[in-house]
Amino acid sequence: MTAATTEPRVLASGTLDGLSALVTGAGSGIGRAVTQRLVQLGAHVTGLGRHEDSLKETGDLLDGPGGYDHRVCDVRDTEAAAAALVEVGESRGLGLLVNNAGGQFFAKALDISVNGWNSVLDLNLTSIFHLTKAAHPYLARTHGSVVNLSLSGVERGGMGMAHSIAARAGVLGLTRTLALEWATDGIRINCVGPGTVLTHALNDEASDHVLGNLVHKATPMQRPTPTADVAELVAFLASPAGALMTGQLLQIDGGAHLGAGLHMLPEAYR
Ligand SMILES: CCC/C=C/C(=O)SCCNC(=O)CCNC(=O)[C@H](O)C(C)(C)COP(=O)([O-])OP(=O)([O-])OC[C@H]1O[C@@H](n2cnc3c(N)ncnc32)[C@H](O)[C@@H]1OP(=O)([O-])[O-]
Ligand SMILES: NC(=O)C1=CN([C@@H]2O[C@H](COP(=O)(O)OP(=O)(O)OC[C@H]3O[C@@H](n4cnc5c(N)ncnc54)[C@H](OP(=O)(O)O)[C@@H]3O)[C@@H](O)[C@H]2O)C=CC1
Repeated sequence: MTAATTEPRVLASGTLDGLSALVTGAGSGIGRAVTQRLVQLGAHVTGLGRHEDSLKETGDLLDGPGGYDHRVCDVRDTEAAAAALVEVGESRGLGLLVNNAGGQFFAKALDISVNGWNSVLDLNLTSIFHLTKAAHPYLARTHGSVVNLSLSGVERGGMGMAHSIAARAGVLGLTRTLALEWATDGIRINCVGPGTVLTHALNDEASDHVLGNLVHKATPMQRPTPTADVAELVAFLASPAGALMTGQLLQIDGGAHLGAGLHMLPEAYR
């Protein structure tokens, strides 16, 4: 078996026993994989998302010693999302917040309207600020941590993604700032930047040409990032092994941030 196909699960069972976590966007893709892995390692996860059916389906797929419940909520409704978090914090405490809900449409900057810009900024930046702020008192009690899902190559820009890259660069700045401001409260905060992850959402957005050809061309290691690899990294950051890691952007992308990158392939998104 090659390294490319080796199961990425390396953390010992029980590593996250007793951890209380909240994962946004837990009903699909990366959020679902993160939830599955946290529960396998012993955590209790509350999954947040807009659709009850997909959040329930995540619950049905779980196997492991941890627990799971869900709340239907739009993270762009910052008051409702904060209220859901406070409910979790008050009832069970909170040791981990995973800000995973996010996304964008692909369009050239000149084709993005004010409303289009605001939609993407609200989802990928503003909601994260408010939810993370609401988590502070609970994370301070547990010396917990935050993981923000970002993008590989966020520091260099990305064609067709002006709104999303600006939002994620904002999240990186926020991450580094809170890592400083909250370090003495014992709270850590990091970003994980996956390369291309072939989730349903991306399959719907990008053409077969992109997925079939350009991902390999743009990635030095010539393969996309599996959701399970992202999940293991998030779990690592939440575990005692990550206890001194804060303010980081960890890119898990087969070297995409070093290579040609989809950002340099204008034909990728149109
Ligand atoms: C390597 C890859 C890395 C990344 C991978 C992934 O993230 S995978 C995940 C990838 N998949 C996803 O992320 C899917 C999730 N994405 C979404 O849910 C939504 O796109 C949204 C949350 C970003 C906006 O939600 P919303 O309910 O607020 O949307 P709304 O319909 O109300 O429109 C608001 C404004 O946006 C405008 N507009 C919309 N489309 C386009 C376009 N193509 N062109 C131009 N403009 C567009 C629309 O016209 C309107 O402006 P207007 O006309 O009033 O001036
Ligand atoms: N796929 C990829 O190639 C990459 C993805 N990413 C990022 O990783 C994260 C997860 O992506 P991925 O799993 O691929 O995408 P998905 O679309 O599968 O997951 C996004 C999840 O967020 C939820 N969500 C979206 N908008 C909201 C909202 N307003 N309020 C609450 N929940 C919401 C969705 O559920 P629902 O619609 O039910 O609310 C969905 O479960 C995103 O931030 C994405 O941008 C980063 C790098 C690459």
